Amino acid sequence: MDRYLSRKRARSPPTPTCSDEDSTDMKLARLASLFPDMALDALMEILLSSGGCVGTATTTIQAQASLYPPKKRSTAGATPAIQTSLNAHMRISHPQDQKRSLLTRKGKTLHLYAPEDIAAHTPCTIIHNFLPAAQANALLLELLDESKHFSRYRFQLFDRTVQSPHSASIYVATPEQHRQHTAEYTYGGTYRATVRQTTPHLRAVSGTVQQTVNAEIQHRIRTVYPGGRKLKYQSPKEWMPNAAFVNCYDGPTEAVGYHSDELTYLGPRAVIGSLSLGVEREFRVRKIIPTDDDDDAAAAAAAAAEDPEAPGDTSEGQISAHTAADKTSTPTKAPIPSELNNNISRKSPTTSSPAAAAAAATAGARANARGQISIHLPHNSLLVMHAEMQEEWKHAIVPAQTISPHPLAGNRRINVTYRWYRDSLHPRYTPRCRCGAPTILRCVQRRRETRGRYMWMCYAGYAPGKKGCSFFQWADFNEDGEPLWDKTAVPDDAPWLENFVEGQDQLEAGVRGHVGNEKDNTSI
Ligand SMILES: O=C(O)CCC(=O)C(=O)O
Ligand SMILES: [Fe+2]
Repeated sequence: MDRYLSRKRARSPPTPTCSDEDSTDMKLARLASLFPDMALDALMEILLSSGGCVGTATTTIQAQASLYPPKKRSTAGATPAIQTSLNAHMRISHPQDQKRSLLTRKGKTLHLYAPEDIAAHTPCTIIHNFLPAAQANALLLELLDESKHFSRYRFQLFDRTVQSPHSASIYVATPEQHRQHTAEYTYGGTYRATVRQTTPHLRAVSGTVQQTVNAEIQHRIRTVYPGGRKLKYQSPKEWMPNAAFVNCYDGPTEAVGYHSDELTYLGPRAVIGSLSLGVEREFRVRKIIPTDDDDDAAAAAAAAAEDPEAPGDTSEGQISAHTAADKTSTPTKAPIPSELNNNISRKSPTTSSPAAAAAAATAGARANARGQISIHLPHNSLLVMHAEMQEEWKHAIVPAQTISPHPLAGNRRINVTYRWYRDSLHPRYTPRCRCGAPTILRCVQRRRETRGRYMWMCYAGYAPGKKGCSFFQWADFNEDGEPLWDKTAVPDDAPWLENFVEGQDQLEAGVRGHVGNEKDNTSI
Protein backbone atom coordinates (compact mmCIF):
# COMPACT_ATOMS: atom_id res chain seq x y z
CA MET A 1 0.00 0.00 0.00
CA ASP A 2 3.07 2.15 -0.08
CA ARG A 3 1.92 4.40 -2.82
CA TYR A 4 -0.94 5.72 -0.70
CA LEU A 5 1.34 6.91 2.02
CA SER A 6 2.76 9.95 0.40
CA ARG A 7 0.79 13.08 0.84
CA LYS A 8 0.38 13.50 -2.84
CA ARG A 9 -1.34 10.18 -3.19
CA ALA A 10 -3.39 10.02 -0.01
CA ARG A 11 -6.59 11.68 -1.16
CA SER A 12 -8.19 9.84 -4.01
CA PRO A 13 -7.48 6.16 -4.51
CA PRO A 14 -7.61 4.74 -8.02
CA THR A 15 -11.02 3.48 -9.01
CA PRO A 16 -10.73 1.14 -11.94
CA THR A 17 -14.10 0.34 -13.45
CA CYS A 18 -15.78 -3.01 -14.01
CA SER A 19 -15.10 -4.34 -17.46
CA ASP A 20 -16.22 -7.70 -18.64
CA GLU A 21 -14.16 -7.30 -21.77
CA ASP A 22 -10.97 -8.20 -19.93
CA SER A 23 -9.98 -11.78 -19.24
CA THR A 24 -9.54 -12.89 -15.64
CA ASP A 25 -5.80 -12.91 -16.15
CA MET A 26 -5.88 -9.34 -17.40
CA LYS A 27 -7.98 -8.27 -14.41
CA LEU A 28 -5.58 -10.07 -12.12
CA ALA A 29 -2.62 -8.39 -13.78
CA ARG A 30 -4.31 -5.00 -13.34
CA LEU A 31 -4.92 -5.66 -9.67
CA ALA A 32 -1.35 -6.89 -9.26
CA SER A 33 -0.06 -3.70 -10.79
CA LEU A 34 -2.30 -1.61 -8.51
CA PHE A 35 -1.27 -3.59 -5.42
CA PRO A 36 2.22 -4.78 -6.21
CA ASP A 37 2.89 -5.85 -2.62
CA MET A 38 -0.01 -8.30 -2.42
CA ALA A 39 0.04 -12.02 -3.05
CA LEU A 40 -1.41 -13.12 -6.34
CA ASP A 41 -3.59 -15.78 -4.77
CA ALA A 42 -5.03 -13.25 -2.31
CA LEU A 43 -5.79 -10.89 -5.18
CA MET A 44 -7.47 -13.73 -7.04
CA GLU A 45 -9.70 -14.56 -4.10
CA ILE A 46 -10.72 -10.96 -3.66
CA LEU A 47 -11.38 -10.64 -7.37
CA LEU A 48 -13.60 -13.72 -7.31
CA SER A 49 -15.47 -12.58 -4.22
CA SER A 50 -15.98 -9.22 -5.98
CA GLY A 51 -17.80 -10.91 -8.83
CA GLY A 52 -14.82 -10.39 -11.12
CA CYS A 53 -15.02 -6.60 -10.83
CA VAL A 54 -11.63 -4.89 -10.54
CA GLY A 55 -13.23 -1.73 -9.11
CA THR A 56 -15.00 -3.60 -6.30
CA ALA A 57 -11.88 -5.62 -5.57
CA THR A 58 -9.85 -2.40 -5.36
CA THR A 59 -12.31 -0.90 -2.87
CA THR A 60 -12.24 -4.08 -0.76
CA ILE A 61 -8.46 -4.12 -0.60
CA GLN A 62 -8.30 -0.45 0.31
CA ALA A 63 -10.84 -1.03 3.07
CA GLN A 64 -8.68 -3.87 4.39
CA ALA A 65 -5.63 -1.67 4.29
CA SER A 66 -7.35 1.03 6.30
CA LEU A 67 -8.23 -1.54 8.97
CA TYR A 68 -4.54 -2.31 9.32
CA PRO A 69 -2.89 1.05 8.92
CA PRO A 70 0.86 1.25 9.23
CA LYS A 71 1.92 2.52 12.63
CA LYS A 72 2.33 6.27 12.99
CA ARG A 73 0.76 6.81 9.63
CA SER A 74 0.66 10.51 9.08
CA THR A 75 0.27 12.84 6.21
CA ALA A 76 1.70 15.77 8.10
CA GLY A 77 5.25 16.39 7.16
CA ALA A 78 5.13 13.96 4.28
CA THR A 79 7.07 14.68 1.16
CA PRO A 80 5.67 17.71 -0.57
CA ALA A 81 4.28 16.87 -3.97
CA ILE A 82 6.29 19.56 -5.70
CA GLN A 83 9.78 20.75 -5.01
CA THR A 84 12.35 22.19 -7.27
CA SER A 85 15.51 20.94 -5.65
CA LEU A 86 16.41 19.46 -2.32
CA ASN A 87 19.35 21.82 -2.34
CA ALA A 88 16.95 24.64 -1.71
CA HIS A 89 15.76 23.01 1.50
CA MET A 90 18.69 21.22 3.02
CA ARG A 91 22.38 20.86 2.96
CA ILE A 92 23.39 17.80 1.03
CA SER A 93 26.73 16.25 1.68
CA HIS A 94 28.95 14.92 -1.06
CA PRO A 95 27.24 12.28 -3.21
CA GLN A 96 29.63 9.64 -1.89
CA ASP A 97 28.19 10.16 1.60
CA GLN A 98 26.30 6.96 2.34
CA LYS A 99 23.83 8.86 4.52
CA ARG A 100 22.04 10.02 1.44
CA SER A 101 20.08 6.75 1.45
CA LEU A 102 18.51 7.81 4.74
CA LEU A 103 16.64 10.53 2.92
CA THR A 104 13.89 8.03 2.32
CA ARG A 105 11.90 6.62 5.20
CA LYS A 106 9.84 3.53 5.74
CA GLY A 107 6.66 3.62 3.75
CA LYS A 108 7.33 7.04 2.29
CA THR A 109 7.83 8.14 -1.25
CA LEU A 110 10.23 10.98 -1.86
CA HIS A 111 9.50 12.78 -5.12
CA LEU A 112 12.61 14.13 -6.81
CA TYR A 113 12.51 16.39 -9.84
CA ALA A 114 15.81 18.23 -10.11
CA PRO A 115 18.55 16.39 -12.03
CA GLU A 116 21.13 17.16 -9.33
CA ASP A 117 18.94 15.56 -6.66
CA ILE A 118 18.30 12.51 -8.78
CA ALA A 119 22.03 12.10 -9.47
CA ALA A 120 22.87 12.48 -5.78
CA HIS A 121 20.22 10.21 -4.28
CA THR A 122 19.47 7.53 -6.84
CA PRO A 123 21.53 5.31 -9.17
CA CYS A 124 20.22 7.33 -12.12
CA THR A 125 20.84 10.56 -13.94
CA ILE A 126 18.22 12.40 -15.97
CA ILE A 127 18.37 14.81 -18.88
CA HIS A 128 15.22 16.77 -19.57
CA ASN A 129 14.37 17.99 -23.10
CA PHE A 130 16.88 15.50 -24.42
CA LEU A 131 16.12 15.60 -28.15
CA PRO A 132 15.18 18.54 -30.37
CA ALA A 133 11.40 18.83 -29.88
CA ALA A 134 10.56 17.91 -33.48
CA GLN A 135 12.71 14.78 -33.34
CA ALA A 136 11.15 13.63 -30.07
CA ASN A 137 7.67 14.10 -31.52
CA ALA A 138 8.57 12.26 -34.71
CA LEU A 139 9.96 9.33 -32.72
CA LEU A 140 6.88 9.30 -30.51
CA LEU A 141 4.54 9.17 -33.50
CA GLU A 142 6.60 6.45 -35.12
CA LEU A 143 6.55 4.29 -31.99
CA LEU A 144 2.87 4.89 -31.26
CA ASP A 145 2.20 3.46 -34.69
CA GLU A 146 4.59 0.58 -33.97
CA SER A 147 2.85 -0.15 -30.68
CA LYS A 148 -0.01 -1.77 -32.61
CA HIS A 149 2.32 -4.73 -32.97
CA PHE A 150 3.46 -4.95 -29.35
CA SER A 151 2.53 -7.87 -27.16
CA ARG A 152 2.19 -8.55 -23.47
CA TYR A 153 4.79 -10.77 -21.95
CA ARG A 154 3.30 -14.00 -20.61
CA PHE A 155 4.83 -16.03 -17.84
CA GLN A 156 3.90 -18.88 -15.60
CA LEU A 157 3.04 -18.40 -11.95
CA PHE A 158 2.14 -21.64 -10.20
CA ASP A 159 -0.55 -23.12 -12.39
CA ARG A 160 -1.65 -19.96 -14.12
CA THR A 161 -0.26 -17.93 -16.98
CA VAL A 162 -0.01 -14.23 -16.18
CA GLN A 163 0.46 -11.31 -18.54
CA SER A 164 2.52 -8.20 -17.99
CA PRO A 165 0.31 -5.13 -17.38
CA HIS A 166 1.83 -3.25 -20.32
CA SER A 167 2.89 -4.17 -23.85
CA ALA A 168 6.36 -4.20 -25.41
CA SER A 169 8.60 -5.28 -28.25
CA ILE A 170 12.35 -5.58 -28.65
CA TYR A 171 14.04 -3.77 -31.57
CA VAL A 172 17.28 -4.84 -33.21
CA ALA A 173 19.36 -3.41 -36.04
CA THR A 174 19.42 -6.02 -38.83
CA PRO A 175 17.53 -9.04 -40.17
CA GLU A 176 20.31 -11.31 -38.91
CA GLN A 177 19.86 -9.92 -35.42
CA HIS A 178 16.14 -10.41 -35.76
CA ARG A 179 16.78 -14.08 -36.46
CA GLN A 180 19.11 -14.42 -33.50
CA HIS A 181 16.72 -12.68 -31.15
CA THR A 182 13.83 -14.95 -32.01
CA ALA A 183 15.81 -18.20 -32.21
CA GLU A 184 18.82 -17.87 -29.88
CA TYR A 185 18.32 -15.15 -27.29
CA THR A 186 15.77 -15.80 -24.57
CA TYR A 187 13.97 -13.63 -22.06
CA GLY A 188 12.92 -15.10 -18.75
CA GLY A 189 13.51 -18.61 -19.98
CA THR A 190 11.64 -18.44 -23.27
CA TYR A 191 12.16 -17.17 -26.81
CA ARG A 192 10.65 -13.81 -27.62
CA ALA A 193 7.38 -13.53 -29.47
CA THR A 194 7.73 -9.92 -30.57
CA VAL A 195 11.03 -8.85 -32.10
CA ARG A 196 11.07 -6.06 -34.64
CA GLN A 197 13.65 -4.35 -36.73
CA THR A 198 14.64 -0.86 -35.77
CA THR A 199 12.70 2.00 -37.33
CA PRO A 200 14.19 5.14 -38.95
CA HIS A 201 13.73 7.53 -36.03
CA LEU A 202 14.66 4.94 -33.42
CA ARG A 203 17.87 4.31 -35.34
CA ALA A 204 18.59 8.01 -35.80
CA VAL A 205 18.23 8.70 -32.09
CA SER A 206 20.42 5.80 -30.97
CA GLY A 207 23.64 7.63 -31.89
CA THR A 208 22.70 10.59 -29.70
CA VAL A 209 21.74 8.25 -26.86
CA GLN A 210 25.05 6.41 -27.21
CA GLN A 211 27.08 9.61 -27.02
CA THR A 212 25.16 10.99 -24.08
CA VAL A 213 25.13 7.77 -22.07
CA ASN A 214 28.91 7.39 -22.48
CA ALA A 215 29.43 10.97 -21.28
CA GLU A 216 27.12 10.34 -18.30
CA ILE A 217 28.97 7.13 -17.40
CA GLN A 218 32.31 8.96 -17.35
CA HIS A 219 30.83 11.79 -15.30
CA ARG A 220 29.37 9.32 -12.82
CA ILE A 221 32.70 7.55 -12.45
CA ARG A 222 34.52 10.83 -11.83
CA THR A 223 32.02 12.33 -9.42
CA VAL A 224 30.41 9.45 -7.53
CA TYR A 225 32.34 6.18 -7.57
CA PRO A 226 35.03 5.58 -4.93
CA GLY A 227 38.43 6.79 -6.03
CA GLY A 228 36.97 8.07 -9.29
CA ARG A 229 37.28 4.56 -10.72
CA LYS A 230 34.72 2.39 -12.50
CA LEU A 231 33.00 -0.25 -10.38
CA LYS A 232 34.28 -3.81 -10.16
CA TYR A 233 32.77 -5.81 -13.07
CA GLN A 234 31.75 -2.64 -14.91
CA SER A 235 32.94 -2.68 -18.51
CA PRO A 236 35.65 -0.14 -19.33
CA LYS A 237 34.61 -0.24 -22.99
CA GLU A 238 32.47 2.29 -24.77
CA TRP A 239 28.75 1.60 -24.22
CA MET A 240 27.33 0.51 -27.60
CA PRO A 241 23.57 -0.14 -27.63
CA ASN A 242 22.52 -2.97 -29.93
CA ALA A 243 19.01 -3.74 -28.66
CA ALA A 244 16.13 -1.57 -27.52
CA PHE A 245 13.08 -2.63 -25.53
CA VAL A 246 10.17 -0.38 -26.39
CA ASN A 247 7.37 -0.35 -23.80
CA CYS A 248 3.89 1.10 -24.19
CA TYR A 249 1.74 2.04 -21.18
CA ASP A 250 -1.75 2.67 -22.43
CA GLY A 251 -3.60 4.54 -19.70
CA PRO A 252 -2.98 5.15 -16.02
CA THR A 253 -3.30 1.58 -14.77
CA GLU A 254 -0.75 0.08 -17.12
CA ALA A 255 2.48 -0.38 -15.23
CA VAL A 256 5.46 -2.56 -14.47
CA GLY A 257 6.08 -3.78 -10.93
CA TYR A 258 9.32 -3.60 -8.96
CA HIS A 259 12.06 -5.59 -10.63
CA SER A 260 15.71 -5.64 -11.61
CA ASP A 261 16.47 -6.12 -15.28
CA GLU A 262 17.62 -9.51 -16.48
CA LEU A 263 21.42 -9.52 -16.76
CA THR A 264 21.82 -12.59 -18.97
CA TYR A 265 23.23 -10.78 -22.00
CA LEU A 266 23.96 -7.37 -20.44
CA GLY A 267 26.35 -8.84 -17.90
CA PRO A 268 27.29 -7.44 -14.51
CA ARG A 269 27.01 -3.71 -13.76
CA ALA A 270 24.93 -3.00 -16.86
CA VAL A 271 24.10 0.55 -17.93
CA ILE A 272 20.75 1.26 -19.64
CA GLY A 273 19.64 4.41 -21.46
CA SER A 274 15.88 4.94 -21.04
CA LEU A 275 14.02 7.49 -23.16
CA SER A 276 10.50 8.56 -22.16
CA LEU A 277 7.95 9.93 -24.63
CA GLY A 278 4.30 10.94 -24.30
CA VAL A 279 2.45 10.96 -20.99
CA GLU A 280 4.56 11.70 -17.92
CA ARG A 281 4.69 8.77 -15.50
CA GLU A 282 6.40 8.02 -12.21
CA PHE A 283 9.48 5.81 -12.17
CA ARG A 284 10.15 4.57 -8.67
CA VAL A 285 13.38 3.15 -7.31
CA ARG A 286 14.09 1.51 -4.00
CA LYS A 287 17.26 0.12 -2.61
CA ILE A 288 17.43 -3.62 -1.98
CA ILE A 289 17.93 -4.19 1.72
CA PRO A 290 20.41 -6.94 2.57
CA THR A 291 19.13 -9.54 5.00
CA ASP A 292 21.79 -8.74 7.60
CA ASP A 293 20.97 -5.06 7.66
CA ASP A 294 19.63 -5.05 11.20
CA ASP A 295 21.33 -1.82 12.19
CA ASP A 296 18.19 -0.15 10.97
CA ALA A 297 15.37 -0.85 13.40
CA ALA A 298 12.73 -0.24 10.82
CA ALA A 299 14.29 -2.68 8.43
CA ALA A 300 14.66 -5.30 11.12
CA ALA A 301 11.09 -4.97 12.31
CA ALA A 302 9.76 -5.12 8.83
CA ALA A 303 11.95 -8.11 8.06
CA ALA A 304 9.82 -10.12 10.46
CA ALA A 305 6.82 -9.58 8.21
CA GLU A 306 6.12 -11.99 5.42
CA ASP A 307 7.87 -10.75 2.36
CA PRO A 308 7.63 -11.97 -1.16
CA GLU A 309 11.32 -11.30 -1.45
CA ALA A 310 12.30 -12.69 1.91
CA PRO A 311 15.21 -15.11 2.28
CA GLY A 312 14.21 -18.73 2.07
CA ASP A 313 11.74 -17.98 -0.63
CA THR A 314 14.07 -16.45 -3.17
CA SER A 315 17.19 -17.25 -5.06
CA GLU A 316 19.24 -15.61 -2.38
CA GLY A 317 17.83 -17.82 0.35
CA GLN A 318 18.24 -20.95 -1.66
CA ILE A 319 21.61 -20.17 -3.08
CA SER A 320 23.05 -19.28 0.27
CA ALA A 321 22.75 -22.92 1.27
CA HIS A 322 25.55 -23.66 -1.16
CA THR A 323 29.19 -23.01 -0.63
CA ALA A 324 31.38 -21.06 -3.00
CA ALA A 325 33.04 -24.29 -4.08
CA ASP A 326 29.69 -25.83 -4.84
CA LYS A 327 29.75 -25.02 -8.52
CA THR A 328 26.81 -27.03 -9.77
CA SER A 329 24.77 -27.54 -6.67
CA THR A 330 21.03 -27.86 -6.88
CA PRO A 331 18.71 -25.47 -5.10
CA THR A 332 15.63 -27.15 -3.73
CA LYS A 333 13.30 -25.03 -5.80
CA ALA A 334 13.78 -22.44 -8.47
CA PRO A 335 13.24 -18.77 -7.65
CA ILE A 336 10.78 -16.65 -9.50
CA PRO A 337 12.40 -14.35 -12.07
CA SER A 338 12.55 -10.96 -10.47
CA GLU A 339 12.12 -9.08 -13.72
CA LEU A 340 9.06 -11.05 -14.66
CA ASN A 341 7.05 -11.35 -11.52
CA ASN A 342 6.15 -7.66 -11.45
CA ASN A 343 6.28 -8.02 -7.71
CA ILE A 344 3.57 -10.64 -7.62
CA SER A 345 4.19 -12.63 -4.50
CA ARG A 346 5.39 -16.18 -4.68
CA LYS A 347 3.80 -17.50 -1.50
CA SER A 348 2.14 -20.87 -1.70
CA PRO A 349 -1.49 -20.57 -2.72
CA THR A 350 -2.87 -21.42 0.70
CA THR A 351 -3.71 -17.98 2.07
CA SER A 352 -7.29 -16.83 2.15
CA SER A 353 -9.13 -13.54 2.07
CA PRO A 354 -9.62 -11.29 4.01
CA ALA A 355 -6.91 -12.57 6.36
CA ALA A 356 -4.72 -13.03 3.30
CA ALA A 357 -5.33 -9.47 2.26
CA ALA A 358 -4.27 -8.21 5.67
CA ALA A 359 -1.22 -10.46 5.74
CA ALA A 360 -0.34 -9.51 2.22
CA ALA A 361 -0.77 -5.86 3.06
CA THR A 362 2.13 -6.23 5.46
CA ALA A 363 4.11 -8.36 3.05
CA GLY A 364 5.63 -5.43 1.25
CA ALA A 365 6.67 -3.79 4.49
CA ARG A 366 10.16 -5.16 4.45
CA ALA A 367 10.76 -4.28 0.84
CA ASN A 368 9.43 -0.85 1.67
CA ALA A 369 11.35 -0.45 4.91
CA ARG A 370 13.50 2.31 3.51
CA GLY A 371 10.77 3.86 1.41
CA GLN A 372 11.27 4.72 -2.22
CA ILE A 373 12.17 7.55 -4.51
CA SER A 374 9.91 8.71 -7.29
CA ILE A 375 11.48 10.17 -10.42
CA HIS A 376 9.02 11.88 -12.71
CA LEU A 377 9.68 11.09 -16.36
CA PRO A 378 8.23 13.74 -18.64
CA HIS A 379 8.06 13.56 -22.42
CA ASN A 380 11.51 13.73 -24.04
CA SER A 381 13.58 12.87 -20.98
CA LEU A 382 16.54 10.48 -20.97
CA LEU A 383 17.13 8.54 -17.78
CA VAL A 384 20.45 6.74 -17.46
CA MET A 385 20.34 3.74 -15.15
CA HIS A 386 23.91 3.49 -13.99
CA ALA A 387 26.10 0.48 -13.22
CA GLU A 388 25.00 0.21 -9.58
CA MET A 389 21.31 0.04 -10.45
CA GLN A 390 20.40 -3.54 -11.34
CA GLU A 391 22.36 -5.28 -8.61
CA GLU A 392 21.45 -2.95 -5.73
CA TRP A 393 18.09 -1.35 -6.57
CA LYS A 394 14.70 -2.29 -7.93
CA HIS A 395 12.60 -0.09 -10.16
CA ALA A 396 8.99 0.16 -11.28
CA ILE A 397 6.53 2.25 -13.25
CA VAL A 398 3.68 2.57 -10.79
CA PRO A 399 0.01 2.90 -11.74
CA ALA A 400 -1.11 6.53 -11.78
CA GLN A 401 -4.27 7.92 -10.23
CA THR A 402 -4.47 10.62 -12.81
CA ILE A 403 -2.47 11.47 -15.89
CA SER A 404 -2.30 14.56 -18.04
CA PRO A 405 -2.98 13.50 -21.62
CA HIS A 406 -0.21 14.28 -24.08
CA PRO A 407 -1.19 16.20 -27.24
CA LEU A 408 0.23 13.48 -29.52
CA ALA A 409 0.01 10.37 -27.38
CA GLY A 410 -3.30 10.83 -25.55
CA ASN A 411 -3.10 8.57 -22.48
CA ARG A 412 -0.12 6.62 -23.72
CA ARG A 413 3.50 6.63 -22.63
CA ILE A 414 6.23 5.15 -24.79
CA ASN A 415 9.53 4.16 -23.24
CA VAL A 416 12.66 3.02 -25.06
CA THR A 417 15.36 1.26 -23.06
CA TYR A 418 18.57 1.08 -25.08
CA ARG A 419 20.69 -1.89 -24.05
CA TRP A 420 24.12 -3.24 -24.86
CA TYR A 421 24.16 -7.01 -25.28
CA ARG A 422 27.76 -8.07 -24.78
CA ASP A 423 29.49 -10.21 -27.39
CA SER A 424 31.02 -12.34 -24.65
CA LEU A 425 27.55 -13.23 -23.35
CA HIS A 426 26.16 -14.31 -26.70
CA PRO A 427 23.86 -17.34 -26.23
CA ARG A 428 26.44 -19.48 -28.02
CA TYR A 429 28.47 -19.13 -24.79
CA THR A 430 25.95 -18.94 -21.95
CA PRO A 431 25.41 -22.24 -20.10
CA ARG A 432 22.54 -24.55 -20.98
CA CYS A 433 20.80 -26.35 -18.20
CA ARG A 434 20.01 -30.01 -17.92
CA CYS A 435 16.59 -29.57 -19.49
CA GLY A 436 18.27 -28.07 -22.57
CA ALA A 437 17.04 -24.51 -22.05
CA PRO A 438 19.42 -21.54 -21.99
CA THR A 439 20.06 -20.36 -18.43
CA ILE A 440 19.64 -16.83 -17.17
CA LEU A 441 22.11 -14.70 -15.21
CA ARG A 442 21.14 -13.23 -11.86
CA CYS A 443 22.92 -11.56 -8.99
CA VAL A 444 22.43 -12.47 -5.33
CA GLN A 445 20.89 -9.30 -3.97
CA ARG A 446 19.99 -9.94 -0.34
CA ARG A 447 21.81 -12.75 1.39
CA ARG A 448 24.93 -11.49 3.13
CA GLU A 449 27.18 -14.51 2.55
CA THR A 450 26.78 -14.45 -1.21
CA ARG A 451 25.54 -10.93 -1.91
CA GLY A 452 26.95 -9.58 -5.16
CA ARG A 453 27.76 -13.03 -6.57
CA TYR A 454 26.34 -13.95 -9.94
CA MET A 455 24.69 -17.21 -10.89
CA TRP A 456 23.36 -19.04 -13.93
CA MET A 457 20.04 -20.75 -13.43
CA CYS A 458 17.24 -22.47 -15.27
CA TYR A 459 14.16 -20.35 -15.83
CA ALA A 460 12.30 -22.54 -18.27
CA GLY A 461 9.77 -23.31 -15.56
CA TYR A 462 8.50 -19.74 -15.74
CA ALA A 463 7.72 -19.92 -19.43
CA PRO A 464 4.12 -20.93 -20.19
CA GLY A 465 3.85 -24.58 -21.19
CA LYS A 466 7.46 -25.40 -20.28
CA LYS A 467 8.92 -27.43 -17.48
CA GLY A 468 12.12 -26.20 -15.88
CA CYS A 469 14.83 -27.98 -13.95
CA SER A 470 16.81 -26.97 -10.89
CA PHE A 471 20.06 -26.15 -12.69
CA PHE A 472 22.29 -23.70 -10.84
CA GLN A 473 25.91 -22.68 -11.38
CA TRP A 474 27.92 -19.78 -10.00
CA ALA A 475 29.00 -17.28 -12.66
CA ASP A 476 32.51 -15.88 -12.57
CA PHE A 477 33.67 -12.65 -14.21
CA ASN A 478 36.94 -10.77 -14.42
CA GLU A 479 37.33 -7.19 -13.15
CA ASP A 480 35.79 -5.85 -16.36
CA GLY A 481 32.76 -8.11 -16.20
CA GLU A 482 33.95 -10.49 -18.91
CA PRO A 483 32.83 -14.07 -18.24
CA LEU A 484 35.52 -16.55 -17.33
CA TRP A 485 34.80 -19.54 -19.47
CA ASP A 486 36.56 -21.50 -22.08
CA LYS A 487 35.70 -19.77 -25.35
CA THR A 488 37.75 -22.21 -27.38
CA ALA A 489 35.17 -24.89 -26.71
CA VAL A 490 32.57 -22.90 -28.60
CA PRO A 491 32.25 -22.72 -32.41
CA ASP A 492 33.03 -19.19 -33.51
CA ASP A 493 31.40 -18.85 -36.90
CA ALA A 494 28.09 -17.24 -35.98
CA PRO A 495 27.82 -13.48 -36.60
CA TRP A 496 27.86 -11.03 -33.70
CA LEU A 497 25.25 -8.42 -32.95
CA GLU A 498 25.96 -5.08 -34.55
CA ASN A 499 25.57 -1.87 -32.67
CA PHE A 500 22.65 0.20 -34.04
CA VAL A 501 24.97 2.74 -35.62
CA GLU A 502 27.33 0.13 -37.10
CA GLY A 503 24.37 -1.96 -38.26
CA GLN A 504 23.10 1.02 -40.18
CA ASP A 505 26.52 1.56 -41.78
CA GLN A 506 26.58 -2.06 -42.93
CA LEU A 507 23.06 -1.96 -44.29
CA GLU A 508 23.78 1.21 -46.18
CA ALA A 509 26.96 -0.29 -47.63
CA GLY A 510 24.94 -3.35 -48.72
CA VAL A 511 27.30 -5.62 -46.84
CA ARG A 512 24.60 -8.14 -46.07
CA GLY A 513 22.87 -10.24 -48.65
CA HIS A 514 19.41 -10.00 -47.12
CA VAL A 515 18.99 -6.25 -46.90
CA GLY A 516 16.18 -6.54 -49.42
CA ASN A 517 13.90 -7.28 -46.48
CA GLU A 518 14.72 -3.95 -44.99
CA LYS A 519 12.01 -1.98 -46.72
CA ASP A 520 9.22 -3.70 -44.90
CA ASN A 521 10.49 -3.68 -41.40
CA THR A 522 7.08 -4.54 -40.02
CA SER A 523 7.00 -7.93 -41.66
CA ILE A 524 10.10 -9.53 -40.32
O1 LIG B 1 9.10 2.20 -18.68
C1 LIG B 1 10.13 2.45 -18.05
O2 LIG B 1 10.56 3.58 -17.85
C2 LIG B 1 10.92 1.30 -17.46
C3 LIG B 1 10.81 0.02 -18.21
C4 LIG B 1 11.60 -1.06 -17.61
O3 LIG B 1 11.86 -1.07 -16.44
C5 LIG B 1 12.10 -2.15 -18.43
O4 LIG B 1 11.85 -2.18 -19.66
O5 LIG B 1 12.78 -3.02 -17.90
FE1 LIG C 1 13.43 -2.54 -16.00
